Amino acid sequence: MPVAIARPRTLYDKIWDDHVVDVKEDGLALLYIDRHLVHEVTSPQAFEGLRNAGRSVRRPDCTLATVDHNVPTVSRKNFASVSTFIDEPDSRAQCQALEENVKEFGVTYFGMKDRRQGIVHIIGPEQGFTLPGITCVCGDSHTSTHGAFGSLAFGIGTSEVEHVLATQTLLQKKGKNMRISVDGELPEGVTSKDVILHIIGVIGTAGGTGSVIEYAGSVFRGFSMEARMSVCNMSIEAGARAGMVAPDDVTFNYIRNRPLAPKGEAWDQALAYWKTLHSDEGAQFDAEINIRAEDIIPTVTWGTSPQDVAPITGTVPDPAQFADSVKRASVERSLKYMGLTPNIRLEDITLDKVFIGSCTNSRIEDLRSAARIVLAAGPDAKVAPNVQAMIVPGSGLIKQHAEAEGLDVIFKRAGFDWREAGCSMCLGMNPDQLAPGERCASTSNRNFEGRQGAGGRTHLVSPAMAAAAAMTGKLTDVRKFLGAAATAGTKMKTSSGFEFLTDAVLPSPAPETPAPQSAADMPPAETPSSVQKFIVVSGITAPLYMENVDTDMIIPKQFLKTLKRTGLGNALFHTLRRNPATGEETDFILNRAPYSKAKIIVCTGENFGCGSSREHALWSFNDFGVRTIIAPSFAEIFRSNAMQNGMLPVVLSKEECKELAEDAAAGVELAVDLEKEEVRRSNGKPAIAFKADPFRRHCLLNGLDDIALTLQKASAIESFEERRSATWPWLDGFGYKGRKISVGPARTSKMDW
Ligand SMILES: CC(C)[C@H](C(=O)O)[C@@H](O)C(=O)O
Ligand code: SF4
Repeated sequence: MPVAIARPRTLYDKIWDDHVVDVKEDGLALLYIDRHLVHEVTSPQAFEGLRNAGRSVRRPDCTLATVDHNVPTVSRKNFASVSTFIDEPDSRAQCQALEENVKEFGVTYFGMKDRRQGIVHIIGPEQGFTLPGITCVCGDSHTSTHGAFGSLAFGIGTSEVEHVLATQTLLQKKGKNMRISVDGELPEGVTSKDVILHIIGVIGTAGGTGSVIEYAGSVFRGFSMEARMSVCNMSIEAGARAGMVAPDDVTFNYIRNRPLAPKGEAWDQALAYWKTLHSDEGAQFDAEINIRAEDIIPTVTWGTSPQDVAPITGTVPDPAQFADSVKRASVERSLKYMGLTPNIRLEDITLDKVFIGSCTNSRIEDLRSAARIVLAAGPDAKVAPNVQAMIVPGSGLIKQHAEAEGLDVIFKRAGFDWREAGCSMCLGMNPDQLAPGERCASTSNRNFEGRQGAGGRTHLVSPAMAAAAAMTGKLTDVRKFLGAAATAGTKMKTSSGFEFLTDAVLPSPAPETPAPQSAADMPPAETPSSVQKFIVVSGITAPLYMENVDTDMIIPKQFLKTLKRTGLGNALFHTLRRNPATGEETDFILNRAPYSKAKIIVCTGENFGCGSSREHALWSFNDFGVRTIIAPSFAEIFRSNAMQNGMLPVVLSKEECKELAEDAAAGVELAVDLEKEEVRRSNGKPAIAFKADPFRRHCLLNGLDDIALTLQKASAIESFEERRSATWPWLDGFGYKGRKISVGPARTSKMDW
C-alpha cells in the first residue's frame, strides 16, 4: 500500500500510486476504484452486459445509484411509482430499468420516493460516500466534481461502467499534472463560478486535455466545499480528466458525521491518512497556470462553448477580430446560433428564462446566494415579466434544508418556480426544456447548441448573476445589488442541514450478508468478446471543418434514452442533419452523396468529442458506418469510449488533417491501416504515419474485450482488496447505521442498506 517513495509527489501522484493493482511495461495500469456512482442514462447497457455474461456487481458496498437526468421536477405529492409518474415512455423505461437492475444486482438506490434522491454528483458528497484520497467514477463527465474532496474522480463511458461493476477496477494510463493557482482577493460579487468560467476562458476547452488539474492558491483554500465542488465540476469543460483540491479542515468538517463517513476509531485513522494528501514541496507539475484573483470579475458566456466567456461589463465579440479562419468561422456560427450581433453590450441582452440548478450550482450555498440577490431587489420585487425563472435544488435533502431556512418562500414570493430535485433544464432529458430560440441565463455548465432544448440559447452564469438576471430580465452585473444583498444576508437564517442527514430520514433495512466473492467464484474470464476487430478500414471519407465538436452535437439528449447500443445511426448529428422546424434533411455533409456512406471522418478542428461521457456518440457513429475519425485532438472520454467499441481515433497534425480534408472533399477515399499505422489515399499521394497506443492497438487488432482481460488479474484484485481493508478499512462501505456492508454479489438481495 502506501509505499515509501522519496521523490516529492503531487496529490494526483499519491492517489494514483495508492490505487495501482497492476501495471504493464508501457505504463498502462489497472487502477482500483473505491467509489462508483450510477445513474439511469449510462447504466442500462452495462447491467445488460453483466447479465449476458453471468457476472455480478463486485462491490455493491462501494456502489450507489440514483435517478436524476430523466426525472420530472414537478411536485411529487402524488407520486406512487415511476411507472405512473413519468409520462414520457423512454424516460420511464430508463428509470424502471435502473430500479430493476439495482434490485437484481443488490445495489443501494435512492429512488424518487427517497428524499436522498438527487443529482448523482450532489448525493455522493452529501452522504459522505465521496471521501478524500479515493478513486471515484461514474458514467458521467461531471464526476470531476468529487475531486473537490482531494480524490481522483473522473467520468467514464458505459463500457467502463460495466468494467467497474464487474471488476471494481479500470485500465488507465496516467495523465499529466497541471496546477492552476489563483491567489489574491476576489473582488466583491465574484464567486467560484466566475472563477472557473474565467479559468476556462484563459486555458480554453482543450487547455486541460491529458491532465488532472490541481486547484491551488489562497482563493481555493478560502472556498467552502460547495464552491470547490462548483470549480472541480467544470474541470471537464476545460478538457481535463479530473480536477482536485487538496483536503484540509474545510473538507474534514464537511465530511464529519455524514451518514457514510467513517466514525470513531475509523475516523481518526482516516483523518491521519487524509492529512498526508497534498502535493509535496518541490513536486513536479507538467504545466502551471497562475491567475490573479483581482483580474476576475463576474463572468458570462456569449457563445456555444464554455470558453466563450466575457466579463459582464464587456461586449459580444466581433468575428472580424479573429485572424484564424477556423476560429472566425466558429465565432460566426456561435453568434448566428445565439442570435447575437457583434459588439452589443452583454448587459443589453434580454432573457426568456432563468435556470438555477444542475450539479454545478444547486447546493445550499448556491440557493442562499441567489436568495440574497432576490431579497436585495426589494421586499416586493418580482421576477421580470419577460422571464420565467426556476430553481431546482440538487437533492431532496437540499430542498428540505432550503425550506427550513425559508429560501423557498423568498423565491416563490418573487415569482420563481420552486421544483423537485433532478438535472432538470441543464440538459432537458426531462420535460424542463427551452423552446427553440428561447434565451436562458443558466447556472449549469454547458452552453452547447441545443443543450437545454433544440434551438435554445444558453448563457452560463453564477447563481447570484442568475438571480440578478431574473429580477431585471436581462444579463446583469450582480454588483449593482451588492450593498442591498449584504443587508439582506444579515436577515437570512442559516442552519447546518445536518439534521436532515440522520438515519431518521428514512429507515434503512438491515443489510443482507451475501458471501464475499473470491477469485475462484468469479465467472470465467473467457466470455466471448463483443468488440469488433479493427485492422484496416477504407472507404468514403467525409471532411468536417469544425472545432470543439461536442457530444451533445454528435447525439442530442433525446437519443440517450435508449436501453440498447444499436439503432442510433439516424441520431448522428441529428440537429445538423435535420431542420428542427420541418424535420427535413439539411445539406449537412453526411446527408450528401457520396458522404452519406462515409466510413471515415476527417475533422480539421481540435478537441473532437468534447463534453459529455455519453458512449451513445460512438454507438451512433458505428451504426452510421463510421469506424474511424481523424482529428488534431480528441476529448479523453470520447477517445477511450471509441476504443471500447472497436473504433479508432487517429491523431494527426492540423496541417495533415487539413490536407486529408481537402482530399476527402475532392472525393479521394482513405484507408486507415492500424497494423501498419498509416493513412493511405486513393489518389496515390504518400501515406501519412500515425501512432496508436500499443496496448489499445493490440486489443483493437484482436477484438479483445477489456473485462475479459482484467478478469485474468482476479487474484491481484483480490490481494489488493485484502491490503486495502487492512490499510484503509473505512473504504469498505459503511451502511447507514455505521455498520460495514458485506462485500460480494447480492443478485437476489433487496436494494438499500
Ligand atoms: C448523460 C451523461 C452521459 C452526460 C454526461 O456525461 O455529462 C450528462 O450528464 C451531461 O451533462 O451531458
Ligand atoms: S451536467 Fe447537468 S445533466 Fe449532467 S449530471 Fe450535471 S446536472 Fe445532470
